[in-house]
Amino acid sequence: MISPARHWSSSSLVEFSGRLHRNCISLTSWTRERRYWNTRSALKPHLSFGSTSKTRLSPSKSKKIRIAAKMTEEMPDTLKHYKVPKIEDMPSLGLPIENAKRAAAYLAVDENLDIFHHRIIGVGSGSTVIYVAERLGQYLKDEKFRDYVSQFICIATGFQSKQLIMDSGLQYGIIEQHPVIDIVFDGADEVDPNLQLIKGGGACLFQEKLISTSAKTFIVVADSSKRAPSKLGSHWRKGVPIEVVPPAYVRVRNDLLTKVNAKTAVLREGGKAKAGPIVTDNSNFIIDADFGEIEDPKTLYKEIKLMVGVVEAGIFVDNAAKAYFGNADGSVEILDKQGSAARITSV
Ligand SMILES: O=C(CO)[C@H](O)[C@H](O)COP(=O)(O)O
Repeated sequence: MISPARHWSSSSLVEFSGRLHRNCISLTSWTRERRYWNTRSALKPHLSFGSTSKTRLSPSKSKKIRIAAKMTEEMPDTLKHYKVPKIEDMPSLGLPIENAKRAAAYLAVDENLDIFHHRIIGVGSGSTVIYVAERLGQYLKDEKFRDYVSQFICIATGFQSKQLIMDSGLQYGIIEQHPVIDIVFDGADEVDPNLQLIKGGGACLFQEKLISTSAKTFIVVADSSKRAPSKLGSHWRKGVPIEVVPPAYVRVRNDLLTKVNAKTAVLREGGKAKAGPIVTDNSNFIIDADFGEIEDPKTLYKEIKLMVGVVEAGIFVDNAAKAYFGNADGSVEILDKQGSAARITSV
């Protein structure tokens, strides 16, 4: 983080600008871009880019002009004329499912992110959210939005989304410092017509719940296979993910089978990737409990939550505002609390 205005002397600004210049030369163009706009936005309160009007500091006017000119010169070529690409102009990704995920994610960001007013953004986990981070990264590179997007603080739902945030050049922050989030974008394993969700296929459900319920608006992005025609549990057959404290897993598994009639309750194993159970970002285990079609998600959720050893259950009730479902042909269907409406975009 750059120090606030009063801590910057004119000489440190010049020195910092020089350091930026030296660093930029030795970096790859991608990193150079990221470093460039991060620094530029940090310096913005102190300098006026492209003009020499008001600054908060008092170096001599000619020095201000030199610094501003130097910063402008240093903008990497790849950034100078960059514009956020239109969804319909994007080349196909080759795989229909990826086109579907990208179409949903891009449209969800374009329609719901208020670039000029949102500041704290939640980025969820999974393969669809990759395109959310990609889209945010595109806004960041566009001169028209850069100064706003570079001020976003992005909150992650786990290790993967933290990497996505950083790889897209966005600022990473923690929920402890930003307990109220303006908007969250996250995937889902299943979405019913009432916008109730099953989540946690990627084992990130505790932080996903924490972040989505801390958001003023929670937007789901998914491919259309995630849409349940009626009840939760009809499409997603792997069961409801439940995060448990490790020593309690046998007790919780038994309780799921005997108290809430789970058909199966299986400790999630790492398979070839890890001998033994998967360990979550919070050092817990996951039990996948199959209930078949779930009649009353709210009641089931409450019952599971009351079990000793349960940290969180992957049933998300009355939390999402809208869900964007991408289709392989690039069309996107939007489900909101008023019902669903189809929108057509071509990819
Ligand atoms: O809940 C999740 C991770 O815990 C994911 O959001 C969910 O599994 C959807 O992932 P994908 O976008 O890959 O289908």
